[in-house]
Amino acid sequence: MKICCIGAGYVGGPTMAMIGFKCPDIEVVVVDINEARIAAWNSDKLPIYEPGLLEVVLAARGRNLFFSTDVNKHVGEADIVFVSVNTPTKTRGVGAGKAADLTYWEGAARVIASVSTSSKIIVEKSTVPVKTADAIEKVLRRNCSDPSVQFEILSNPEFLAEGTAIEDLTNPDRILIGGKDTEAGRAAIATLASVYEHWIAKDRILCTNLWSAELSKLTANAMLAQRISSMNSISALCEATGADVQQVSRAIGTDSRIGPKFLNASVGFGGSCFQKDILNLVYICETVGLQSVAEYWHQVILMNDFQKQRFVERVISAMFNTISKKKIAVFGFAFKKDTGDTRETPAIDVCRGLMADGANLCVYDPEVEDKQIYQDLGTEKFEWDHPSPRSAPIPKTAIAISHDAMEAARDAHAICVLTEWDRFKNYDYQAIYDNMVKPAFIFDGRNILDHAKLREIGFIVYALGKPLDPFLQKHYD
Ligand SMILES: NC(=O)c1ccc[n+]([C@@H]2O[C@H](COP(=O)([O-])OP(=O)(O)OC[C@H]3O[C@@H](n4cnc5c(N)ncnc54)[C@H](O)[C@@H]3O)[C@@H](O)[C@H]2O)c1
Ligand SMILES: O=c1ccn([C@@H]2O[C@H](COP(=O)(O)OP(=O)(O)O[C@H]3O[C@H](CO)[C@@H](O)[C@H](O)[C@H]3O)[C@@H](O)[C@H]2O)c(=O)[nH]1
Repeated sequence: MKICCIGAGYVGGPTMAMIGFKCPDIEVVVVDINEARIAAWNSDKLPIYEPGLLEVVLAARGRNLFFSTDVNKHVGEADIVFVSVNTPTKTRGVGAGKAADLTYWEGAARVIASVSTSSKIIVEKSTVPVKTADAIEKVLRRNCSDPSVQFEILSNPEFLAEGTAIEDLTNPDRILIGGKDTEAGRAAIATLASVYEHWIAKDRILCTNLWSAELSKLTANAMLAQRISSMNSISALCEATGADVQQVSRAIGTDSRIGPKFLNASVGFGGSCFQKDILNLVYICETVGLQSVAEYWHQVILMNDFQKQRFVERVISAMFNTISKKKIAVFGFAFKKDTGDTRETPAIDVCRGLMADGANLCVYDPEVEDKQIYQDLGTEKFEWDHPSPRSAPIPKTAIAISHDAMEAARDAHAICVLTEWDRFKNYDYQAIYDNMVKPAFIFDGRNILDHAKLREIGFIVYALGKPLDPFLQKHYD
């Protein structure tokens, strides 16, 4: 059997590496139009930072796992074609700011149709709107010149999270496969299931119809993000009342009906998926006339925006309502720990918010490349429904980046912790404090630091969703 995956990104790369690793009897080729990306997959410096990924790639690469830019050849030869291309939010035209942009998906489908001389199973790995399989089937059928070639489309959404991709792929909660309830559909589902059965128990492989599988992916992300927005909304209430959001999370998370995961209040959720997929869901609801349902899910995003803005306002008001020309060290720029990915990271909005008020930022992140930070802050941000000063590009000369946390904090008035990197917990905060301007502030947007110890050292500490320091209360109440 030969598998080809179109798209060597955060999903296509690790997912196919795992299939190649676990299924030595299957040839797996990951193709991409991005030559630099493919070259990196063929080197020892992979294009994405993901714990454990290099080991898996090295075990299978050159054996039965290959990375190539020869899209036509490998798609043409494959029995199963996974499509794992990007499906970002549309930035113009009908549905701009909400609908999924399926340009790359349709492009991939046209390539598949044009090079196929044998029947294939086409697997939707990308996250797509419900009913995409229908549209893709039409594109495939109308563009393939050989009428004997059959395409069976399956939906097989991916649930891995960045930073834990290898763990998630090795031991997933479930594999979801949606297909048609026809003889050919059932046979295609069985073929794809047989790939996963190389390492995953049969009872973890769920089979549904196509539309349930497509919708389950959007729903899962909406539910996960909704839990975070719910806790973030409660974090604001905690600060107003003296409750502690971590105590509340623990108290409610021990209820087995709620469960403990995804209840960490934060400066806001980020990542390439949550916002995009909820907007996609909102758009689908609107197009089928379910305005109330659309508004319900839209609120999850509005609450996330509120949380980022609330954090910026806390920093400004705590620092005597002016951060103009004050140096602020930003610890962490990635959207979560253990990844170098910055897509939709809350750090972008927080940094832009602080810079709009005149702060001099010095950003430190252990994995994010400098050019990525310049790009994220230096290009106009597409604000889908709330144009603000935050969307204006920031010149490169106004952005300082350090590769050393101690240096980033030297002579700073404040530190903002925006990513929960483990290493931030172990710094010598006494030494950091000694080099800062006083009063020295720490705004912990992830609640990872030892706040009592920091207060002992002399820091003014803002911990998200926790009782406010008396020093801070003076300035807020
Ligand atoms: N990032 C995640 O953690 C995650 C998890 C689950 C699902 N998803 C979904 O998976 C999909 C891919 O996400 P990603 O993060 O891997 O995206 P990505 O941008 O990292 O990778 C997509 C790749 O597809 C390539 N591509 C686009 N069109 C192509 C074409 N016609 N031929 C060949 N290559 C082409 C691009 O060059 C790019 O390298 C999205 O729909 C996303 O919503 C992402
Ligand atoms: O309690 C929590 C948990 C997460 N986050 C934040 O939420 C964002 C997303 O985190 P996470 O879900 O762990 O990472 P992603 O890689 O975005 O993974 C999500 O999005 C993927 C793409 O669709 C899905 O496959 C995964 O199942 C889904 O968890 C990050 O900014 C986290 O810091 C919180 O603020 N509080």
